[in-house]
Amino acid sequence: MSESPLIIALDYPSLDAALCMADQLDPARCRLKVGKELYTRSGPAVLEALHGRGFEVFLDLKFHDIPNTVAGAVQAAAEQGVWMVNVHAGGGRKMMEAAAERLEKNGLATHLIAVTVLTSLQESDLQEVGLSCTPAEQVERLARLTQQSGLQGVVCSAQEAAHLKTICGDSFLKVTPGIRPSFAAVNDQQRIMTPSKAIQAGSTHLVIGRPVTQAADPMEALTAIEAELA
Ligand SMILES: O=c1ccn([C@@H]2O[C@H](COP(=O)(O)O)[C@@H](O)[C@H]2O)c(=O)[nH]1
Repeated sequence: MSESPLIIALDYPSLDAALCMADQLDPARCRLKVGKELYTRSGPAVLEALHGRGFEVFLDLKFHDIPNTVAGAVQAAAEQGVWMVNVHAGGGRKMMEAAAERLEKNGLATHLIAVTVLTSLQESDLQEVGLSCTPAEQVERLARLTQQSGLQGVVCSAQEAAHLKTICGDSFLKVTPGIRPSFAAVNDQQRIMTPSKAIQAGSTHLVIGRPVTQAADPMEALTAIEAELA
């Protein structure tokens, strides 16, 4: 089990490419995240391969459907032994409660968290989908709903972590993508923060993809991030 807050996102188009990166990493230094592209390409085989190498895995499929469907999907993920799985908080209270209850009923210890507002979105994007509020306001609303629904935490940006720490507590997980070390490109992220500032703000886990996986020397990038956090 890793004590590190780092979760490296394996956003690759093939199992071979993902394992090539995983084989350079150390399960004592990070956890790994498997998302939609890699899981759609490789299926459960990627989880078996990463678990076999000793990694804890966050299966980031962001389930969003009717309660019965999401509960079944979350159970299926947990039965594959993943450390963490997620749903979209926008699926609502009944959906989140059904998912949490399914894990509880089956004695599955996988962490269940909910995505609040994607880190690639800013206020104008929310306006376009009919939400007349800031990302911070929507994150607060969905984090409160997530906690009331019995989940262990949220995906949010590090920019919201300090406020969520105040209203939801220290033990409520704040898993934050959109992490950008000073040396990295912003890419398609909007609500970003550096690794050290994110931890200071109250992020419990930092999700980092391209700043490591697309770096000229991924291990050098990872070591620089660890040094920033030390
Ligand atoms: O709000 C969210 C939710 C999930 N993600 C995922 O995190 C990683 C970030 O990768 P980078 O290369 O560091 O940008 C990626 O897998 C996303 O699907 C997110 O970015 N924001």
